[in-house]
Amino acid sequence: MFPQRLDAPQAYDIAKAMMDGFNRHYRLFRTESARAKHRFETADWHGQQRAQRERIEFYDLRVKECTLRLEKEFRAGEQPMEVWHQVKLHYIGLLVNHHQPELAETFFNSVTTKILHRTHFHNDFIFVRPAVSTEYIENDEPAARPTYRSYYPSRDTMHETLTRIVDNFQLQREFEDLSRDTGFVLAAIQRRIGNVKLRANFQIQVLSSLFFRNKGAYVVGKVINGFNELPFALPILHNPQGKLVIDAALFGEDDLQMLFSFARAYFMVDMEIPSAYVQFLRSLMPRKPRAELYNALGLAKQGKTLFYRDFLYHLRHSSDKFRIAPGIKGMVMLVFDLPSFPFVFKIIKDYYPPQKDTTREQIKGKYLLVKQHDRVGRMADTLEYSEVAFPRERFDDELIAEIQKFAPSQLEISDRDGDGQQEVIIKHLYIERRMIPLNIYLQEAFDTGLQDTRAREQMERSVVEYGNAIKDLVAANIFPGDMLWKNFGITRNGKVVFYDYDEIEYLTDCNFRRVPAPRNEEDEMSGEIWYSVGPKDVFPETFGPFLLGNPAVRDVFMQHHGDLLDPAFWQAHKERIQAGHVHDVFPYDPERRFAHPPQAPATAAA
Ligand SMILES: Nc1ncnc2c1ncn2[C@@H]1O[C@H](COP(=O)(O)OP(=O)(O)OP(=O)(O)O)[C@@H](O)[C@H]1O
Repeated sequence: MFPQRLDAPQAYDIAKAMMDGFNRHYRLFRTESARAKHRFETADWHGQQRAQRERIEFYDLRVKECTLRLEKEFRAGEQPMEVWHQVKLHYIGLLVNHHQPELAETFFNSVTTKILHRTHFHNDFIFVRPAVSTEYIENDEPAARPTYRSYYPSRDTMHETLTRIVDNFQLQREFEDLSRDTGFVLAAIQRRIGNVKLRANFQIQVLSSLFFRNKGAYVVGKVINGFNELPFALPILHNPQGKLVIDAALFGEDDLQMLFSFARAYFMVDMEIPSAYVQFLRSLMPRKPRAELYNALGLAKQGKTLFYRDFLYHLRHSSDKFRIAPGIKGMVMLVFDLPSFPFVFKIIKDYYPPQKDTTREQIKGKYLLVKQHDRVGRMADTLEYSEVAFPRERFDDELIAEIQKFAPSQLEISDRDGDGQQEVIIKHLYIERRMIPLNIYLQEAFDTGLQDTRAREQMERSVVEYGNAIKDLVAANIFPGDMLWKNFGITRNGKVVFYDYDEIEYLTDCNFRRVPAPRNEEDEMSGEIWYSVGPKDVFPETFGPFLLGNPAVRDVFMQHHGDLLDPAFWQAHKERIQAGHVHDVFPYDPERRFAHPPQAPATAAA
C-alpha cells in the first residue's frame, strides 16, 4: 500500500543518513580515481597498483560504517516496516537531482539488506528495480566538465585537432613528440575511413576524463561521420626515457572489447556522472552488458546489481535447466551452468581429495587475490554472491544430487519467501564468464584430425596462446599452480584465460628448483619422488609429462614455449619482480604499437 503521508519523522533522518553515507563513499572513490592522473604523471606504478587494489575495499567499508551509524543513532533494525517503507520514499526524493542515483540506490540496498529480514527484500523496501532515471543527467555547475567534448575538424585541421584533443587533458609530463604521434593517429584514422566524404555532422567525441590502469592512460572516444561511428582508444605510455608517447591507435568494437575485458583490472576514471560514461561506452560496444562496463569503471557493486537483474530477467525469459558444467569436474569447485546463459556458477565443495590441502577460507582468499590483482587479460573476473535463490524446477536432479553430495553445507531447498514455490538457495557462489575449456577445445581439433588444416591451426593457436597466457601471468607475478589444459578457457575472441585459482601463488613466494641429480641407481629407478619438496617448491622440468603427452602438442609447445620448462626462466622473472620492476601490459597486439624511432638513452634518471 502506498502511504498517503510521509509522517514518520525518523524515516527522513534514516534516509538522509543513508544518503550521507553514500555521498561520502562516492567522494572518496572519486578522489582516489582522480589521483590516478598524478600517479601516472609521476610514474608511481606501485602506487597505481596499490590504489587499484585498495579502492575495491572502499564500498564494503562505507556500507559497514553506515549500517553501524543507523543502528546506533536510529535503532534501525527495530523500526516498523511502515517506517522502512517511508525511508525508501524519502530516499527517492533525495535522488531527484542526484548525479549518481543508480549507485546511491545500490548503496541503499546494500545497507538495508544488512538490517532487514530477507522477507522484505522486495520493491517496497529496496530497489529491486531502479526508481530514478539516469537518462540525460547533466552537471550544471559553472566549472563542471561535460562528460564528453566534441571537436569539429575539417580534413585540413585534423592533425591539429588531434593534437589539441590530447593537449586538453593537460598531462603534467612532456611528450616525446606529440605532433609526430598524432600524425601516426591521423594516418591510422585515414587508413580506416579512407577518402570518404566528410558529412555535415563529422566530429570527434572524446570522454573528458582519461582512463588510467597500470602504466597506461587511455583517451576514449569516437569519430562520427554521417551514419557511421568509429570507436577509438589511444593508449598513452611512458617511453624508456620517461617521456610520454601515444603507443597505438585502437579502433572498433573488437579492439575496445579487449581493452575493457572482464579479464583485466578495473580502470580509474574521474567521473561526476558515471551513468553518462556507461552510456557513451555502450555506444562504442553495444554488445557489452552495462554490468560489465560498470565493473570496468571500478563500480563493481553496481556491476553486480545489474548482472543480477539481467540474470533474473533471463531466468524469466528462458526455460532450460541448470546442469553440471561440461568438462572435467573440479576437485574443489562444483561448477554448474544454464546452457542458455553465458556464465558458470561455482560452489566451493565441503571436502576435497587428499592432494588438495586447502580450506574454504584459503580458497576464498585466492579468489580475492585474483579480484584485487592485475588480471592482465588472463584471469577471469568473478562476481561473488551469497544466499542466491533459484527456482527448484529449473534444476536438473542430477545437479541437485551432486550438490547434496559434495557441498551439502551450501544447499537449502525450501520456500523461504513463502510464495508457494520451492527454491534452491546456495549459500555462497562465484559467477564467472563461461569459456570453452581448453582441453575440450583441443579435443575437438584431435577429433577432427590434425591432417585437417583448420583443426591443426586450432590446435597450434591454442598451444601458443596457452603459453602466452602463462607468460603474461608470470610477468604479473602470478604462478598459476595447476597448469593443466582444463584450467584454462578460450574466450569469444580466441584469447586463452585462466580460471582455476585454488592453487595460485605469487611468483615471488615460490622456489623454482631444478630436479636434483639422482644420488644412486635406486633413486634413478624409483618411480617416487626421492628428494625433499617444500610447500612452495616448484620444479618446472616436471611440467612436461603432465602437459605434453600428445606429440603434436609437444612439438608446438617446445617450439614456442620450451623456456617454461626451465627453472631459470621462472627464477629470472621472480628476480625482476623482486627488484621492483613493474611489467608492461598491452591490452592489444604488440604489432599494433606505433614504430617510434629509437631515442638516445636518457642521461638523468627519468
Ligand atoms: N569459466 C568457465 N567456463 C567454462 N567452464 C568452466 C569455467 N570454470 C570452470 N569450468 C569447468 O569446471 C571445471 C572445474 O572448474 P575449476 O577448474 O575452477 O575447479 P577446481 O575444483 O578448482 O579444479 P581442480 O580440480 O583442477 O582444482 C573445469 O575443468 C571446467 O570444465
